[in-house]
Amino acid sequence: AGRVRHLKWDVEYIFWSPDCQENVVMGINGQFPGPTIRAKAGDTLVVELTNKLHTEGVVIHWHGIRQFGTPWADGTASISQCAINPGETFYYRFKLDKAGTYFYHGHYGMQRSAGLYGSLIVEVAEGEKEPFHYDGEMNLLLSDWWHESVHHQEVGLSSNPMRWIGEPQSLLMNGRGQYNCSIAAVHYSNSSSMKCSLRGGEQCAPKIFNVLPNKIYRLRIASSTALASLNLAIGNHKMVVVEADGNYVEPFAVDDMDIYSGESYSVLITTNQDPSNNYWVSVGVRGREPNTPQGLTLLNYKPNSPSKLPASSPPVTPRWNDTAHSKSFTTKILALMGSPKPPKTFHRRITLLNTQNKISGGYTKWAINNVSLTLPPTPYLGSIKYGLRNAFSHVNPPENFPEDYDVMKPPVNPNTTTGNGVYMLGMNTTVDVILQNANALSGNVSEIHPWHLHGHDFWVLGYGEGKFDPQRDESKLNLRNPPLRNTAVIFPYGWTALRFVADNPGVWAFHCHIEPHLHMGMGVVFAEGVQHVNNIPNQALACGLTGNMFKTTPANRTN
Ligand SMILES: O=C1O[C@H]([C@@H](O)CO)C(O)=C1O
Repeated sequence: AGRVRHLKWDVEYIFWSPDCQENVVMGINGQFPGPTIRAKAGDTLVVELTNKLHTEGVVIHWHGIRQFGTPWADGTASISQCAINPGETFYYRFKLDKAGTYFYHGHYGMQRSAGLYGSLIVEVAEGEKEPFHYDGEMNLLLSDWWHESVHHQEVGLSSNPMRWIGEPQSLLMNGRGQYNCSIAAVHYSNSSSMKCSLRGGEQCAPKIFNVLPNKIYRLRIASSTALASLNLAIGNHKMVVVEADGNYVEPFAVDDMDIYSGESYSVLITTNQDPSNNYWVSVGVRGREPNTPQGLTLLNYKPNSPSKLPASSPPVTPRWNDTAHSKSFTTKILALMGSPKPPKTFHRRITLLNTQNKISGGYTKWAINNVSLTLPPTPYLGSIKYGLRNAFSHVNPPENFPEDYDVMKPPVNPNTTTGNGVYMLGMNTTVDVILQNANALSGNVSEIHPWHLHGHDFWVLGYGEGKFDPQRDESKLNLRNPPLRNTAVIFPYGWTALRFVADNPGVWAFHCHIEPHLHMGMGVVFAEGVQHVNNIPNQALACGLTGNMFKTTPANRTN
């Protein structure tokens, strides 16, 4: 049995300069990013979270933690709980059942974009060993940053015509970026920006990775970006990928790797290069036409000075639309031998068409099988458990999309509807999901969407081009060593096939992890075995129709 780790957190807006420009940022205990949690598998985490925001609710999602037996602690507003009101304290209490690299973040409105996130690292249980060796470890939490407030961003996205948020001003590494200067400037001819005049104490000064020569380091990486797909490279060093989303993978070496929002990885780095030099660590934008400078920091070989710049210019990020490069990386990710295998067959297949749409004469939305998700005021966990039928739509959301839909063209009829129906899954059934990408509203545009599932890991059975065709594609799915993950990307004009077992009583979001896309409706809701869920704290449900339920006579109170 593990330890109980008790954390006391206050969430509040703070002045902070993530990229050397001062902004209002969501901080935890006065810092940005939030504190790094380190615990061991088997530990119970108790986070006593006080909302110190003056006029907004808040929740925190523990990304990648499956919440077996505690679905009320998943931290999804309107799904697992009511938003915590200003001044109130909520106790998240849940078990960290699996070692891995995770992170946590806000899951109400666009609070993740506002800076509400941090790292969550679960080491193997006492006495257990990782299936690889390393001498030291480092942590890299990736994010992207806008100067416009999330309120401004939300109003823009919700307006008619929509005002798109555009590309981020900066990429942040461990919450640090440089907006109008570069640490690589001056020394290298291809750099056009000004040299940063950082003295070292600034909030935006890069966090430098200190290493010793001839050692093996584990670099833990997680991406909390609001929008950007990233490519990470370390000058002159190979990275050996060993973990993805808290699951071990068959090790493979790469020079650079793509990381989508919601994903996490561990890579091993051997510091076997010329020890008199330091080396670049760089991240650049992939998948969207970039308008954001590379994020940079240094791998500092001790005892070199950290201000000694590398001998050559920073690694060049692969061209943003080199999708073949992305696919070649992603399809190398396979489960480590001995990992759990998927069931051989499925009970139900749900095909989810991803389209960009219009609603009510001009508002831009994203829709799944032509339904754009809008969350109800009563959390599903309570409304399903207590059978409050007026809390959400009981029309079953569609299992598929019309046969004649052309995924290579903009929608013929772009009009969509909003909805809040739930895919009710049979307890312990095997569910296949085909995520089907399509053309957006403009011709010749199909975007990347990283989809994240709450409460489960899924097996990624395969990726393909065009429209998924069961006759042609089913036999090609990988049932031998598919990776277990909680986030998987759909490539432009492609499909991704997932399989999971609905073995976790609760209500679980499944959505595009791009924050503005979720805001625009790009998600669905799954539920299974909700009647088996017990001990939901009243506070989790003290709003909407479940809130009314608790306002009856004291004798009727449930606990
Ligand atoms: O949702 C989106 O909207 C814009 C664009 O399609 C319209 O401005 C964009 O790039 C998105 O990802």
